[in-house]
Amino acid sequence: MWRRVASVSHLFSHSKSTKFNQGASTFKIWETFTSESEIPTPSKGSPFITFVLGGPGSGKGTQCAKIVEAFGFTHVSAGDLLRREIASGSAYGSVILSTIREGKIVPSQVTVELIQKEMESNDNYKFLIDGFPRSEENRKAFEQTIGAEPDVVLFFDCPEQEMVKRVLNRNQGRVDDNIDTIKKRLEIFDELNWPVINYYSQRGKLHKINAVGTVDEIFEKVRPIFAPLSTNFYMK
Ligand SMILES: Nc1ncnc2c1ncn2[C@@H]1O[C@H](COP(=O)(O)OP(=O)(O)O)[C@@H](O)[C@H]1O
Ligand SMILES: O=c1ccn([C@@H]2O[C@H](COP(=O)(O)OP(=O)(O)O)[C@@H](O)[C@H]2O)c(=O)[nH]1
Ligand SMILES: [Mg+2]
Repeated sequence: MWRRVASVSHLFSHSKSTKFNQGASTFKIWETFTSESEIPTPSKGSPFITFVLGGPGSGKGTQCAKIVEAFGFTHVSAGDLLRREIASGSAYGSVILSTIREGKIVPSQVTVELIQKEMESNDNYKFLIDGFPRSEENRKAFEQTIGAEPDVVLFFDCPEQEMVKRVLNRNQGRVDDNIDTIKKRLEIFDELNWPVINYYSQRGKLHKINAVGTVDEIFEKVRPIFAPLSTNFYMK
């Protein structure tokens, strides 16, 4: 049913060598839960990419808005891009809609292309990729197509009961904010997202944040992770 949309890798290789040519600098980012970890130096031609992971309702979108405000990132929500694709009447809209309604994961090719277009159309070089990758297959597709790995990975760790409560109160008219879909999403999260979280943990990139508390309390745990960016003139 899914056709390859288009080959898009050539688009990004061009922009990488121009738009993201920001110079090099060295700084450290501190692991919120575990030990101090060093992030890669932003090198010539590389965007600064943060993946934002966590189950449905863990507060990814809410915290992304605060990070954007405080640190000048561009927020790229994979879910929002997919919902925009549905609303635009795209040929893939109906299949994306049924995939979201079933709580399943849209094929990587589609999501990666949408993320890539969004990054390319933005002059910023600091990106928060929210709600992606949701599976190892997503992760590998991003790395292969974009040719980059994340510099930082945030994981909002939230108990299931709290996530369900938040999603059922979200009130944004989303087709997947109902108890049946949430149950499926939580199962898929357990099965497919944990391997991604473990992968980045092993690579020393994961910043696990306890997502219980007020929005401001949680942001105070996020802030120190990005604080070095404000003092580094290359990254501001
Ligand atoms: N720390 C929090 N405490 C209580 N409710 C929250 C908190 N953070 C977010 N919310 C609310 O929970 C719902 C889900 O948050 P959202 O940011 O959309 O999560 P996600 O993007 O991870 O699904 C929203 O209605 C949001 O306002
Ligand atoms: O990379 C992604 C991101 C989202 N989705 C689909 O979009 C839904 C909503 O994702 P979103 O990130 O908006 O949900 P949240 O976790 O914020 O509640 C998911 O359940 C999936 O069906 C997907 O297939 N791939
Ligand atoms: Mg969200």
